Amino acid sequence: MTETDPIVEAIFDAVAVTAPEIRAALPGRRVESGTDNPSGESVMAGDLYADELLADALTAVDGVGSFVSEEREAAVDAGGGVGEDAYAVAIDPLDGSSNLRSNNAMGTVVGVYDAPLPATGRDLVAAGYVLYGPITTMIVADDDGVREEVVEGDGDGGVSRSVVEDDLRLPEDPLVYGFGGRVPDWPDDFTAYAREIEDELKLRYGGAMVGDVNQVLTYGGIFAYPALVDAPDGKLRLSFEANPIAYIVEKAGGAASNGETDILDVESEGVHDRIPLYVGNEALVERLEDALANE
Ligand SMILES: O=P(O)(O)OC[C@H]1O[C@](O)(COP(=O)(O)O)[C@@H](O)[C@@H]1O
Ligand SMILES: [Mg+2]
Ligand SMILES: [Mg+2]
Repeated sequence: MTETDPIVEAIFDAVAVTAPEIRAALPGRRVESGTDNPSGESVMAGDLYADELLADALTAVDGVGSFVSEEREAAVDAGGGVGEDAYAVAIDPLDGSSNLRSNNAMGTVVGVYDAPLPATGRDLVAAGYVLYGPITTMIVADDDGVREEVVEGDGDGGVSRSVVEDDLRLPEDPLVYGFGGRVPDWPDDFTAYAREIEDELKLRYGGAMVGDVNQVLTYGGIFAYPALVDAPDGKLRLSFEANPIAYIVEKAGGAASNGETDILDVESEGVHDRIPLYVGNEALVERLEDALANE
């Protein structure tokens, strides 16, 4: 499929329209909702609000057959036909929502799959994310490449979208890195790699994958949420986080790995599966794979 795929365009239209609404709703939703999600994590009121808004907007799109969310145990049937004439949309409604309390960046991650979930990243036909930073931007990746838009509400329920970069590529000379998890919980081989990278690049870690990956897309470098000693699958979810981010970064000329293999090739057993994610400039990801293989 290409960027002219009308279903993909309609999906990102719907995501763009929800973005100012989600942003406007956040000030009153910086508290815990009192529920846990299928990954066993505490859900913020903002997570639930974004999930509901996106579910309504996306299940209304013709050609979306299924809506799957980090916040929901099961897929929402939106008319079926996934893999025939409809897509499955997988959403992380608010990525980095623990940043709500501290008022730091967060976003919405979108994966458009041509197969019912669980699927592999090879079934993605497009992916993107909204980043709620000082301004709201949306990254959209498909077969044609990666673009960045600025999204602004028009005050009337609509949005204006301006493409600010129509062929986003990872800079060749990397500048930044961001690695998640507590350092004492890192395996020794990853720690040794991190010690090398610390000498070469500047630390940029904000605790929201979309914000930290956007640093890498903008300045070049590497983001990781690694395997941890007591959590060999790391923290991030394959369907909602790792696959869409891997797709975007690879379309921008970078690489994405689970430490051994391309993320997009990893078979998923359940939609809420976790996976270690290492993503950024190809040479840095290859070095990481070598470092992990040497232990
Ligand atoms: O707080 P930690 O352990 O550094 O984890 C940060 C990671 O967790 C996440 O917040 C998980 O995403 P959710 O907020 O969607 O659960 C990532 O965005 C981020 O990379
Ligand atoms: Mg997330
Ligand atoms: Mg989330």
